[in-house]
Amino acid sequence: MPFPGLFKLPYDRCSPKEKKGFAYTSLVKRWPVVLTNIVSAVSNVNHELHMNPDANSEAKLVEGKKIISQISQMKYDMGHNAALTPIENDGDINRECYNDELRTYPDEDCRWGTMNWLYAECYMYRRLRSYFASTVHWKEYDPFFEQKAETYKSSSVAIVHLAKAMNQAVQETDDLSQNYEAEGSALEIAFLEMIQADLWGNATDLSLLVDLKYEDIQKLQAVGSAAQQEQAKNILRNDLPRVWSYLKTVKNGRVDIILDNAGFELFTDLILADFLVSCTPFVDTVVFHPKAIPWFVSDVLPYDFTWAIDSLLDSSFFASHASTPLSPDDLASLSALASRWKRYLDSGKFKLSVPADTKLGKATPLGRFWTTQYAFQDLPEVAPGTLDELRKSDLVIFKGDLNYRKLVGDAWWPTTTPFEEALGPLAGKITLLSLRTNKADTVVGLEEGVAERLDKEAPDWRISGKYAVVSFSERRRR
Ligand SMILES: O=P(O)(O)OC[C@H]1O[C@](O)(CO)[C@@H](O)[C@@H]1O
Repeated sequence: MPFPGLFKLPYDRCSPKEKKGFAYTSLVKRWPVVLTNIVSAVSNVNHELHMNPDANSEAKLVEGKKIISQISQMKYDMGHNAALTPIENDGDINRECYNDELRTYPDEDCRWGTMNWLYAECYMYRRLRSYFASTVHWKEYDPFFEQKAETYKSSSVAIVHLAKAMNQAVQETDDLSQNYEAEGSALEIAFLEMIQADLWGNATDLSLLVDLKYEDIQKLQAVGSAAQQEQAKNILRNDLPRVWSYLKTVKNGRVDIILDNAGFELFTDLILADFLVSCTPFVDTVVFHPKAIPWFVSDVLPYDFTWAIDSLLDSSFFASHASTPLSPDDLASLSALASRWKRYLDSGKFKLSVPADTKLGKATPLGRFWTTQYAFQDLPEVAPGTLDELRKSDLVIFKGDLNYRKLVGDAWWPTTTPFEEALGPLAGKITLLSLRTNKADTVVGLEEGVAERLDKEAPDWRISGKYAVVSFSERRRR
C-alpha cells in the first residue's frame, strides 16, 4: 500500500452489503440507470454519425460501439456481483491509486455487492472514463453534458430572480454594509440568505429564493431571527452563525469552493462568490475547484464553468425552455451579472484552480485529488500539495453530498459524533465549511435524539435531499 498512514476509521464504511442502506439502492437501482443513460447518449451520437457521415465517422462509430459494449458489460457485472478489476492504462490521471487500493482487498470484499460504497462509486466513474479515454475520437466527450445543460436551461426563472437580487445588492452595497458588525445587521441577514440559497442549490430546491433588496432585508430584520429560523428548519445542524462570526474577522481574504454540480448549483455558487466579493469587506478572491473527469453525472468540469457564464450572455440560451420568454429586462440583468463575473475572472477576483482549457483526465496536480477515491481525512497523507494550497485560503467551502461523504469517510458514525472528530487528520488543518443536503446515510454532528425523532417522522431523512447539515470547522493555528 503506497500510503501506509491512511486514517483508520473506527466504524465501517457504508456498503451494499447492508440491504437497507442507500448503497444497496444505488447498486441495484441508481447505477444501472446512470449506465443506461450513457449508453443511450453514445447511441444517439452514433446514430447522428450514421445519418450525417464525415471523414472520421466510421472510426468513431466503431469506437462508440465498443464503448457501449464495455458499459453494458459493466452493468452486467454489477448485476452479477462480479469482482472489480484493475483499470487499464488509458493515459489519464488517477489510475494507479484505484488499482493500488483494489489490490489491498481480499477477494470477497472487492465485488460490486461487497466493496465499500465510496470506493465502488468513485471507481465506477473512473472506469467509465477509461472507456472514453482509451479512444481516439471520444477522449473529450462528456456523456453527461446534455443532462447538465438541460437542467441549467430549465432553471431560468430562478436564475433571473437571483441575478436581479444580486445586481440589486451590488447597487446597494453601501446601505447593506452599514454597521455590518452589529448583531442582526443587514449584511448578516443578506449573507445568511445567500448562503442558504447556495446550500439548497445543491438540492436544486428553487423554493428558497432570496430577495436582496435593502428594503426587503430591512423587513426581514424586523421579523428578526424567526424568519431565518423558519427558512432554516430543515437544517439539522446549522453552524452558519459561527461562520458569520468567523468571516467578520477576515479582511480581503480568499475563499475556495470545492464545487459539486454544474448548472443551477454552480450558478448559486457563483452568486455566493459574487456576494462575498462585491458586497462584503471580507473576501477579495474566490477560487473554484472543478473535477478532472465526468463525475457523479453532473459535477462541474472546467468546460462547464466557462460555459455556464458564457451562456448567460447568449440571449437565445434559455429560449427553448422558458415557459414565458425572458424579457429585455431579464436579459439585461443576466448580461450585467455575467459581464461582472467575466471581469472578476479577468482581474483574478474569481479563479478556476486549473486552466479553463484543461483536457479531460489531464488536470494539473491541483486538479487531481477530487476524482480519486480517497476520503478527505486522507488529504494530508495523499495530497500534501493540495492541502498546502488550501491552507492559503481563509475558508474552504465543500459543496454537496459526495464531498460531505468524503469529509467523514462515508462511515456509519453515531449521528452525535462531533464533526471535528469525524474529520480525522484533516481537523484543524484548514478552516472549512460543508454545505450539504442529505443524500446518503452517513451523518454526524447532530444533537442527541434528532436522528431517532426523524427516523419516526420522516424515515427517508438521510437520503431525500430535503434535510441538510451545515458544518464548520476552524483551523488551529499553532
Ligand atoms: O451531487 P451530490 O450532492 O454530491 O450528490 C451525489 C450523490 O449521488 C449519490 O452518490 C447517489 O449515487 C449520493 O448519494 C451522492 O453522494
